[in-house]
Amino acid sequence: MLFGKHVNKFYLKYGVFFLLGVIALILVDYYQLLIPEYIGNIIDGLNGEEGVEIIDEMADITQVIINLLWIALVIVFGRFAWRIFIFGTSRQIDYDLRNKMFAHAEKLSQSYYGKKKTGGLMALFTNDLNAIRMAFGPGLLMLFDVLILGTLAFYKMYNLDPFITYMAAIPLFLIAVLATFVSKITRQKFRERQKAFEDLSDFTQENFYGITVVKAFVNEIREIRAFAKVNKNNQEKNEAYIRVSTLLHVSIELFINVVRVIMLGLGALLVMNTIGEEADFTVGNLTTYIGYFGSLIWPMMAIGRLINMRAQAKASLDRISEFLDEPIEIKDDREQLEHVDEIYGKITFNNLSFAYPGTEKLVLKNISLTIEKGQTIGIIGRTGSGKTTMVDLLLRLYNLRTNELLLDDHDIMKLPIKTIRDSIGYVPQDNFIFSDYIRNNISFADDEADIELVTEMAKYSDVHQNIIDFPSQYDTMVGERGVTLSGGQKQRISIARALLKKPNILIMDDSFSAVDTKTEESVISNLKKLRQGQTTIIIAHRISTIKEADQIIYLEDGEVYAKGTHDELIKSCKLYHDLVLRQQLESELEGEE
Ligand SMILES: Nc1ncnc2c1ncn2[C@@H]1O[C@H](COP(=O)(O)OP(=O)(O)OP(=O)(O)O)[C@@H](O)[C@H]1O
Repeated sequence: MLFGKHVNKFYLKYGVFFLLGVIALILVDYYQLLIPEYIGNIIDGLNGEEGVEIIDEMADITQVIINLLWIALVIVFGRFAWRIFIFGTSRQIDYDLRNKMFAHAEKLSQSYYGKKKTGGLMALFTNDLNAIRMAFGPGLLMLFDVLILGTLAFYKMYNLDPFITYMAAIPLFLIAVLATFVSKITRQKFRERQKAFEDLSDFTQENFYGITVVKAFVNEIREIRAFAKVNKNNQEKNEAYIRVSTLLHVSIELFINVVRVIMLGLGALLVMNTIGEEADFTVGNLTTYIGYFGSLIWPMMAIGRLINMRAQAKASLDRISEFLDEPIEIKDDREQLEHVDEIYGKITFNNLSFAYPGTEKLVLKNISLTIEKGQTIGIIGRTGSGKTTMVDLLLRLYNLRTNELLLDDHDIMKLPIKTIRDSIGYVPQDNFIFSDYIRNNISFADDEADIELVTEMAKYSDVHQNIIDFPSQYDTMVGERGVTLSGGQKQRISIARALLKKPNILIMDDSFSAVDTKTEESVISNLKKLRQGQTTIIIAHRISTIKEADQIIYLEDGEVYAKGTHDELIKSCKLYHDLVLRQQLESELEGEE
C-alpha cells in the first residue's frame, strides 16, 4: 500500500470502493480454493478410499459438475467486480491527482518555470502518475491477493498436513527477507530510471521546439549524436533497473520451485508410508495439497512484482510530492488584502528596484514615475535595459517590497491578484498562440464572446483581412504555438486577444516588431480611437511606434534615463535624439532601395 501526504486522503475518499473490491476478492479466493478439494474428493472416490463416498453414479458426478459450474460463475462475477472496484478506483485516483497537479502547476510562479524544464514536468504527468496508478490498482489487488489467497491456501495446506507446510514455510520466509533487501535497491534504480527519462523528455521537447534553428544551422547530425548520448543513458538506467527486478523475479521463481519439490517429495513419502496402514494422507489429499499450492504460486510471484511496483510508486510519489510541495510564491496576502474589484489605470513606481529571484543584479534601479489614468506611455531603450521586466511587475508576476509599485494608489502587494490581472490586457513579446481556432485564440479572455466582437477586435488590430483570406476564416485551426501563422499575423492576433478584454490598462511589449510601418500606423490610430481615457503602455524599439505617446520613458541599464514627450526628448536627451536620427536615416535608406 502506498502512503503519503498527497495520497492518504484517497483511502478515505474511495474506501467504500476498495472495500467492495476486497470483498469480491475474498469471495473469489475462497471459492477458488474449493476446486482442489473437489478434485481430491473425486480422485479418492474413484480410488475407493475409506471414508469417501465412491463416485460411481451419474447423479454424483453431475452434482460435482454443477457445483464446479457454480464456483466458476461466482469466480467470474467476483473477478469482474474487483476489477471494476479496484482498477476503476485507481483510474479515478489518477484523474484526481492529475487535476490537482495541473491546478498547482497553473499557480506556480514564473521563477519556478524559469528553473524547471517542461520535459521533466511532463514526466511527472505521465510516467510518475502511471506508477502511482499501478500501485493503487494492480498493486493493491496483489497485496490483498497475497494476504487473502496466501493465508487461506496456507491455512488449508496446514490443515491437510502441518509438517509439509512447515517445510514449505522456510523458503517463503527467505523470500520475505530477500524482498525487503532488494526493494531498497529497486527504488533507487527506479529513481535513476525516471531521471534519465526526464532528461530524454527534456532534450526531445526542446529539440522539436527549436527545430527551425537546428535546421538553419545544419546541426542535425550534432543533435542526433547528442540525442544518442541521452538515449544511451536512458537505456543503461533501464537495464540497471531491469537487472535488479529480474534478479528478484528469478529468485522468487527459484524458491517456488524448491518449495514445490520439497512438497512433492514429502507428500509422496507420506502417501507411501500410509499405504496398507491407516489412510490419513491419501493420493486425493496430495492432489488437493498440490492444488492449494498451485493457488499459492500466484500470490508468491506477486510478492516480487508487488515489491517492484511499490518501489516505483514510492519513488514517483516522492517526485510528485516535491512538485506539489513547491510553495506558491505569488499569492494574495490574506492578512493585508484590500478588497478592490477594479483598477482604473493610475500607475505609480515609487523608487522601485528589482532583482530576479535567486539573483543579485538589480535589473531595475530606483524607478520613480507616475502614469495617470488614460495616458499613453511609450517605453524605449536598449535591449536588456529592463523594459519587459518593468511591465511584468505590473502583472504581479513577482513579489515586491511594500509601496514600491502602486495601482490607483493601492500598494500592488495588497491588491487581489485576480483584480490586477483582470484589469490588464497584455500582449507579450513572444505572442504565444494556442493550437486552437483563430476565433478561440482571440476570445481567450471571454469564452462567451460572439463572433461579431471577435471580428471587431481583429479589425482594430488590422488582422481581419488576413483572417478572412484563410479558407476557414475565423475557424482556421492554428498549428502548435501558431506555426502556421506569420510573425506579423501572430502579433496582431495577440493584440486582438488583449483588446477583447477591454482592459483599463493595456500593455504591448514590442508588439509591432513584425509588422510594416503602414500596418503599425493603422493599428496605432485605431488604438487611439478605441482606448480614449484608458491607460496604454507601449514598449517599442521604433520611435514611430511611440512618437505620439503622452509620455516616453527612456530606459538605460535599468534606470529612467529620461522622460518626456517626443519633442521634449529630442531636445533634452542626446541618446533619444541620436536614435531618432539613426532611425530616420535607416528609413530613408530603405525608401531609396
Ligand atoms: N527570468 C529572468 N531571470 C533572471 N534575469 C532575467 C530574467 N529575465 C530577464 N532577465 C535579465 O533582466 C534584464 C532585463 O531584461 P528585460 O527582458 O526586461 O529587457 P528588455 O529591455 O525588455 O529587453 P528587450 O528589448 O531585448 O526585450 C536582462 O539583463 C535580462 O538578462
